[in-house]
Amino acid sequence: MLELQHIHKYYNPGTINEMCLFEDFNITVEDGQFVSVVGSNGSGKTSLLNLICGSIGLDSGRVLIDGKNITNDKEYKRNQYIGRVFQNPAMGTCPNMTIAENMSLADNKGKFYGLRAGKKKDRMDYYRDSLKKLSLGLEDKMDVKVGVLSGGQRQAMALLMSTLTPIRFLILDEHTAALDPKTAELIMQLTDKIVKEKKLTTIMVTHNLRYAVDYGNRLVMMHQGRAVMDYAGDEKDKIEIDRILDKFNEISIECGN
Ligand SMILES: Nc1ncnc2c1ncn2[C@@H]1O[C@H](COP(=O)(O)OP(=O)(O)OP(=O)(O)O)[C@@H](O)[C@H]1O
Repeated sequence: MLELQHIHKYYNPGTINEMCLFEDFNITVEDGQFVSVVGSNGSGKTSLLNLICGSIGLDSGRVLIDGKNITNDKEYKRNQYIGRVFQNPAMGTCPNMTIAENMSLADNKGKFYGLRAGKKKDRMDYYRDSLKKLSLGLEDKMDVKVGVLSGGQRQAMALLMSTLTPIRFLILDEHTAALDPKTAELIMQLTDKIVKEKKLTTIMVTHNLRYAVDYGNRLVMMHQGRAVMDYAGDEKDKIEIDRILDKFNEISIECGN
């Protein structure tokens, strides 16, 4: 279980640009939940993910996992059990390295790195099998540099790489936003498959309201650092996209969008 308790987060404190984003923000994410987070621009969605991953600090409050306080744990330490996929496919993969080398890099996350060859022969079959599950033919391109792959292929790899080691939490930061609609759908289906197979607790920020409705078992709408809508389980299943759209229009008007 992941808990954010009484979070206060200021940007540029003590300056003319001081801005309080979160003021006593609380959220609890149960094991196995797939939370879709939508919301207006600047509502704090990415900041929320950054706080969970330890990419930014907080001013007060606590981040807990299974009751253990991880507030002061550094990002690299949290990366042991958190995988993250970004909007830009280039963020999750290394373009000048081959597919096999990228997989090896992901496989060695958190382990000691020496100057020996990056690829482990005994893991190659495992990488090939894992890539095969993407159904993109990447298993036959193990020696191809990742930089020549399409955005969708790279994002599929980023997804696979972020979940290669036994993580518990998957953080998706608008991970389909840079893709064409067909490829985005494919990546969403892959995401759903991986999340279910590996039983990952998932938090997905998306601007696509349909994905937020179709995928996951909880929907949170953010506005000005607050959750203004939060439906889980059966309640979420019953929700209609028109109701979300109405609420979304309401908060967008408030923001002047
Ligand atoms: N490093 C930073 N320094 C100063 N202000 C920041 C920083 N990061 C975010 N902000 C501000 O905090 C607010 C929330 O930003 P955040 O990126 O979390 O929102 P978001 O909901 O992800 O927005 P979007 O949908 O546009 O990506 C915005 O007003 C933004 O300008």
